[in-house]
Amino acid sequence: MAVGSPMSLLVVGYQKDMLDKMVEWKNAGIVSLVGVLDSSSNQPYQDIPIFNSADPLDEQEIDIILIVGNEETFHKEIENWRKNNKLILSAKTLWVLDRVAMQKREIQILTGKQKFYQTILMHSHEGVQYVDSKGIIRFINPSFSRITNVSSEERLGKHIEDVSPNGSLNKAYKTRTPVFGYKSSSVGSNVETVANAAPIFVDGKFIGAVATFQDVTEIKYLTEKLMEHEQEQKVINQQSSDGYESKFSIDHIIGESEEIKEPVSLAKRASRTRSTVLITGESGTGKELFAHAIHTESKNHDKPFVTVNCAAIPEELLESELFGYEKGAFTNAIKQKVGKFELANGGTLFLDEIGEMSLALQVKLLRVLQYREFERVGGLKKVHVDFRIIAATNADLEKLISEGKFREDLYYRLNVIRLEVPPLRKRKKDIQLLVQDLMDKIAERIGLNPMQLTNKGMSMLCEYEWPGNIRELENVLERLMNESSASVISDSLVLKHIQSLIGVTSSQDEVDSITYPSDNSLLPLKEVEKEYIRKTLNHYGHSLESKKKAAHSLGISISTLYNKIRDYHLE
Ligand SMILES: Nc1ncnc2c1ncn2[C@@H]1O[C@H](COP(=O)(O)OP(=O)(O)OP(=O)(O)O)[C@@H](O)[C@H]1O
Repeated sequence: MAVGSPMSLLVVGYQKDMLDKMVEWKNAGIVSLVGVLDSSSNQPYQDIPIFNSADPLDEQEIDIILIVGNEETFHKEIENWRKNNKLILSAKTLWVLDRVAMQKREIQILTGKQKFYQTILMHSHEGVQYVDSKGIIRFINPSFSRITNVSSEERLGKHIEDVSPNGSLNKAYKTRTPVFGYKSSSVGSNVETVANAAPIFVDGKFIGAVATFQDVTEIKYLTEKLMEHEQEQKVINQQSSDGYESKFSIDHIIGESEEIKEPVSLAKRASRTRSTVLITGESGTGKELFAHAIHTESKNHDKPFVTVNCAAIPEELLESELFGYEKGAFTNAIKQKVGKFELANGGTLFLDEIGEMSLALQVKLLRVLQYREFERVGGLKKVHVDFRIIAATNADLEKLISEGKFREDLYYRLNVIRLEVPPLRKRKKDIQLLVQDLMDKIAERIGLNPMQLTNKGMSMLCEYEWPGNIRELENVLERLMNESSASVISDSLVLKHIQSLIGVTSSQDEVDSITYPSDNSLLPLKEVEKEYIRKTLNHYGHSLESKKKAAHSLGISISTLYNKIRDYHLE
């Protein structure tokens, strides 16, 4: 009898109910029926052959003889079969066969289930690997080979310790505890996988361990792409919502003197390229105006123009302001912040007061300028950027280098196109044009009718040296326009303001609505300045907005005010 094939059965005697049962077993694959041996019957039962004598039967082909009829008729044959150790059953001992049939049925059911589950495992998209209680690999599915590039021949029969000592399966096998979300990369195929593994116990007995895993390379790639897109979108949203755009063009730069024509034509040439520009010049001469104009004239004018005032932002915040930070980078980083470098991508980054940047940050800036990439604070991923740098300073960078306060290598990186904005005293010729232009703008801004100066008033303004340059001129004009009751500003009012600027204070000076110390004339100039700034700050307040107003009122830039606050320890 071949293993797994049904036992062949010969029925001795014709008994219909018994034959019904045999047919049932036959159909269930439990027995195969050789036939019925019965001398009196020759009626075939369904398709079962009927034999009247045992002559045509081959004994070798019979496993079991079931006697349900008269034993005497075939006495001789039965004796012979008994001698040859054939299994002879009667109706009374048929339960043996019944039991066999039952077990066979159970085996069939289990085999069916096994096939069912095996088919699922074979078709699973996840890789599956199983080791027995001795750690020998007994099963891998096709997905395992697909993902890892390791064939079943290479794996089956090997000990897990020998082929994958650090994998999740060996961990679960050795520790007899489950392993979840175990990340690794397959050596054979270079793919990233995430696995879960578990020991298997049956009735409390350890019988092996199984691991299932997925190829997450694509998921990882798609997740990264998605995050990149989200980040880009975030940057775009911020760029457009925060109004990072240049506000002035070359036409806003007033002046016809040779001294101003030269930087203007250099600015026009610079706007045709993406080269770095270093703008130098005294405070209030128009460096920021030039930076805006260069961007506006460039072909990237519709891209962001992002200003960073290196003096106005506290040192400890400047890094995160420039580089941005990842969520959780430090205690207050409750969400990710996009830095100015990223915001300026594609456009211009204007670094005002670059001379105020700390040496530590200069090193980092230099690296960004060299490699055009950086990492956010608390982040590992490289962010690529492409922007043009325009830097401005009223400090003497060469002097700062000699004092060890500014890096020479950064200086050479920035000093590609050098644009020097001349102070007002070197282009007095432009003052008249500027005064007219500024008065028109101020009138519009503060809601007054256009105003004028007399020739004498104008020449008084032209003669003054304007240490605070155009911003100072602008502030004085605004005060004059506010104080004048006529549309033509009186010469005496102009004189009074000029006198107050050069220190010959008249008793009714408008700015002195803030009281000086009674003996201010005896104080050194710096002390007076410190006291004056302190009172102005007290008057306006200490918020950023208040400081802007205070700087405006003092006729200095916000960064100069910050410098003075720091130098005089006013905060
Ligand atoms: N040539 C010019 N024509 C018209 N307005 C000008 C000109 N130059 C400067 N201004 C005006 O003067 C004021 C100061 O200019 P700006 O802020 O650009 O100077 P700055 O050199 O950057 O100053 P700081 O060094 O203090 O930052 C601004 O209101 C600006 O519009």
